[in-house]
Amino acid sequence: MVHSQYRISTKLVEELHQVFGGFHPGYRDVHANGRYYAGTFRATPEAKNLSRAVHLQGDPVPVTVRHSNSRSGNPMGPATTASMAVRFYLPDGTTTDLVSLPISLFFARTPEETLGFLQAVRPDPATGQPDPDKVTLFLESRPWIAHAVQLAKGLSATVSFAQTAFHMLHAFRFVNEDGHATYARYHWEPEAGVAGQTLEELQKQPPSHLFDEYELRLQKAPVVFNLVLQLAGDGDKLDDPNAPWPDDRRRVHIGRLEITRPTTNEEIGDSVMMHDPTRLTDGIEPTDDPILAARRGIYEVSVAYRTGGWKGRQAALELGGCPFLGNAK
Ligand code: HEM
Repeated sequence: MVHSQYRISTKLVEELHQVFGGFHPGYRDVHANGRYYAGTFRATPEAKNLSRAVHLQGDPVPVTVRHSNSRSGNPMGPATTASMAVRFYLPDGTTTDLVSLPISLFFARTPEETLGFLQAVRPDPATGQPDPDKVTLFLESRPWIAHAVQLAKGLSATVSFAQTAFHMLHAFRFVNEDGHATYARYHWEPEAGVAGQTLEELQKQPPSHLFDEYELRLQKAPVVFNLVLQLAGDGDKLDDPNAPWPDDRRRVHIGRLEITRPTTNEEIGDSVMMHDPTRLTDGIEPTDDPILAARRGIYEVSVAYRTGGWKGRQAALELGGCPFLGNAK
């Protein structure tokens, strides 16, 4: 089981290198260009009705945020989108992470399907672009992926990280002090409201523009995001980040995040900062979502690559394979 999970993780990470034009040592395989910020999270009184998690009881909790400005693994590439990874520093010295994107549904239902999707959109070496026939054929036989791709294409490009809504996509099980469980999906809603622009407009600016704009804002006032839980209703799929839930599901405001200033890996004291959506704390549990379950392994492989561990893998492959890596190609 562990073997097969790591085999698919390695294949996914290496396919991302193909899709995004190679591996860039030292950088994440996706969302490579990022900066860190610091702030404070405070839960609303409603939060503790849903979960006994320590950071949802109302006391202020320090957080760090990593925003990135593109989906690619090329840290020098143009800005294309936005992401937001938040780490909460809990009173007992542990941490828990929320990792989010502007898309409202993930592209696939399983890691295997994600690999198939990445293989279908991998650029053709002759043209540098995905083969449109291959993409069409793939999407025609998988309308649920085509739907998520359509939704993602309909999203405007980012104007500001502070004016982007971010979604965690997976459902989690929230358990309160009485043991009562509620299934829900998280969303970060920007207090400044949501705004967008065309990709051409975004790319007229220098690649560092979204970070520079954010840091100018922070000099004037904190950037605020509200944390909202969308509660699952009857029949909503709990194990599928590709499955839409009806828009009218009840939403509960469970907290307010105030981001106040830039920070660095050095100040945080963690040079790796692997954000892991399954690093949870008592009162919040994972669902049986296979993408959620795979993410720790995928991110560990990415960390091995970006911190130099890939050299061991290359050496093992040159020697004819290694049992732990399962000869993944
Ligand atoms: C099978 C599906 C997925 C694959 C193959 C994948 C792959 C990756 C990889 C390789 C990284 C770099 C990790 C690191 O080096 O620290 C990463 C980061 C990230 N992923 Fe995923 N991911 C998947 C699903 C998701 C989903 C469902 C979301 C949205 C909720 C997401 C959001 C992010 C974000 C925001 C980051 C940047 C984290 C940071 O700033 O530290 N990913 N992903």
